[in-house]
Amino acid sequence: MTTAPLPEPLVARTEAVADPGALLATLPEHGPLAWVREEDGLVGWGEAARLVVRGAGRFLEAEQWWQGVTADAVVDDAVGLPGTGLVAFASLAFSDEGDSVLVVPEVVLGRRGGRAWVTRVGAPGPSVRTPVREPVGVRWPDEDPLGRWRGAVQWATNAISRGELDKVVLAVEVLATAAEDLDPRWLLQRLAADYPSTWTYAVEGLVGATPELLVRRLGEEVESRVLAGTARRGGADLLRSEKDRAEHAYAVDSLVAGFSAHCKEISTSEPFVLELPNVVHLATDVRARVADGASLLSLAGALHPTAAVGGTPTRTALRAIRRLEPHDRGRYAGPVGWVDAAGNGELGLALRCAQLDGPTARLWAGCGIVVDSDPEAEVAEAQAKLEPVRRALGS
Ligand SMILES: C=C(O[C@@H]1C=C(C(=O)O)C=C[C@H]1O)C(=O)O
Repeated sequence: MTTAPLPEPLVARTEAVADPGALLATLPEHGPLAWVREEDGLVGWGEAARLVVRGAGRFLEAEQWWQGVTADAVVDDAVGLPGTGLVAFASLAFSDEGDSVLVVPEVVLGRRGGRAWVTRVGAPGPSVRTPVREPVGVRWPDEDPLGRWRGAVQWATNAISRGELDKVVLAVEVLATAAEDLDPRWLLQRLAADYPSTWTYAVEGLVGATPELLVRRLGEEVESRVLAGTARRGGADLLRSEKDRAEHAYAVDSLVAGFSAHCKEISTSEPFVLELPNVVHLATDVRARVADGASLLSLAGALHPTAAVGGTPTRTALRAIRRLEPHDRGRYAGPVGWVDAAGNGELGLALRCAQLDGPTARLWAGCGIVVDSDPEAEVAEAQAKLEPVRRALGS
């Protein structure tokens, strides 16, 4: 575990502000932090504290670190809403191998239901706003990475036919390289404009727009939006597709099982169709009440990885992913979002994203493979899921 030194307790002050306009437009180029949907949400910059952690205990260590930071902090919160006072942006690794990160920004700007606020930690200096830069000279791989991935899908359907597992979500990685460093704000603003119903996020260079909410906790109330089962268009067909209904049910079951350890009054909606500009998904909204005081990070630790991004049974699916995907996923398909001192917050699944590093962008798309999956159809689905970031990068 690595942490920036915390020689003294953090001192945070939240005050109400006039409507700041578009939150994403306030961000600096370097180290932007964001969780925004339809103008509401949080953005942040600067760094008052950070945690980097890896391994199977990452959720617990993140929770313990955050409890320590917030218990020691001196907070003057004149607004008192979820997301005011001390806040950390979080992005957790998909697997035990990748780095997970929590960042406490120096400045957080937030808006919820018509009220806006700013939180400052310490005495942050002014930060410079340079114009947002468009990507230049983005090059894509000559060899299509989806060709090789098609073989992995076939291998998975064979293993499922042999009864080794029920479902596995396989992801393909695509590396793009630009002629200059990429500006994360360009991607954020394009994604928010093109996919307004998603949560647009940025934490430590991982930038995306996800339609899937792993868990939101506001007081005792928890909510989740599970997605699994995808088509290019034609929501009615999706609702009638036995293959997609089965694929979806694995994901809902795994989420409900995770909630059961900490929650009561768990209720699930009927599956419905969520329409996005690039794809339609089968979706189920799940609501529950926390029964044991579990915080957002503890709930996420109990839920992750659901069968929307892992598979069923979980361990067998994770083994298949390790074997069939050439690289670790990093923070792709892990929980991403924000948490406050009361353990409230929102964590989505980091999908439809790219990990930016100077001039390079690593993109991913994953598809749930079940017994009757057709590799050609899965390749088309992966292409559709890559489209938001590809387009934002000018492809
Ligand atoms: C894994 C991804 O998406 C997930 C997989 C889905 C599916 O297989 O139908 C649908 C939504 C997400 O839960 C991704 O976008 O990379």
